[in-house]
Amino acid sequence: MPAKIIDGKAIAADLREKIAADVAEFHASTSVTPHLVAILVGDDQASAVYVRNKEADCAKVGIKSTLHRLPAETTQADLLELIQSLNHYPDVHGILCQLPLPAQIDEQTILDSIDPSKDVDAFHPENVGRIAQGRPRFLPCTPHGCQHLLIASGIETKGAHAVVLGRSEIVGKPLAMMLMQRGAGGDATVTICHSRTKGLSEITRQADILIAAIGKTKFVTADMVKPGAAVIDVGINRDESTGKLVGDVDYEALLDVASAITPVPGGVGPMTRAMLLRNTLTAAKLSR
Ligand SMILES: Nc1nc(=O)c2c([nH]1)NC[C@@H]1CN(c3ccc(C(=O)N[C@@H](CCC(=O)O)C(=O)O)cc3)C=[N+]21
Repeated sequence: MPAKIIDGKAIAADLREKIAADVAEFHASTSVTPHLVAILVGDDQASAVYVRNKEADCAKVGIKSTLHRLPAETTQADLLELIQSLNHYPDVHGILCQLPLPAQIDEQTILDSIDPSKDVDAFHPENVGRIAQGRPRFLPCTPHGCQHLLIASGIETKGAHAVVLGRSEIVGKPLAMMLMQRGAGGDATVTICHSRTKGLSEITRQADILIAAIGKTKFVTADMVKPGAAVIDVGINRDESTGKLVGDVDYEALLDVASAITPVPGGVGPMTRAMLLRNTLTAAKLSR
């Protein structure tokens, strides 16, 4: 039987409907409109993709959004100054600084400077620490989107062996923590693999749930996947010959092996954006 295709676009649309209702309810009782500020420095392509859709998403659910576009040669001091002013501005609830940043700017310094209660990416060390301890304030958008796709698709994580390919601070590491956590979308047995892992395909073949977040086109081939496994593809790569977005897995080949799989585009990407909306509402609530 061919794999069930997990429709991230539809699941994200459902989520946005719920968020829109929650935003309306929050506004009715407080008169506050949640406000997200995004900062884009330079012209990285992946970030541009993200920003293009994000403003429309905010409008759909009644969230105010502002975009600060800064030139590629912006200094770290100037960026820090902008973030400081946004931190202090009570009308701003969420702050997102698009990664990657130009080479003259130290990303960690910037992420550390965002007020943790406005950190809708959940990249600040205080928020990462809270996730690690199982008492999150915000969940990081992409891992939360992956977890929600599993829950919405009825894929049982409890007791399952989840193998996470990739150890990034943005996806792999926090997602592994979240899948391990007690409760819905958690209770999995988690293995994290990365570029130095020996015998990679022996490990990935044990996965009931395989999450690919390595940023390499078609890295996961059919022989690396156990028949019947659920596959979540976090990759957003640009195919050089066709210019199309492609994931980290050999999607066509895996259709005959996996029980469920996310497409790219239309899988994890829309979920990331929906979770950002939810975090912005959470940030607005925290400000009260
Ligand atoms: N501080 C920060 N936080 C981020 O979350 C962040 C970031 N920086 N920098 C860039 C990456 C990339 N990213 C994407 C999210 C959604 C789609 C997305 O919606 N993709 C659509 C396709 C869009 C299209 O058609 O081009 C999809 O997969 O269906 C893409 C890329 C968030 N990022």
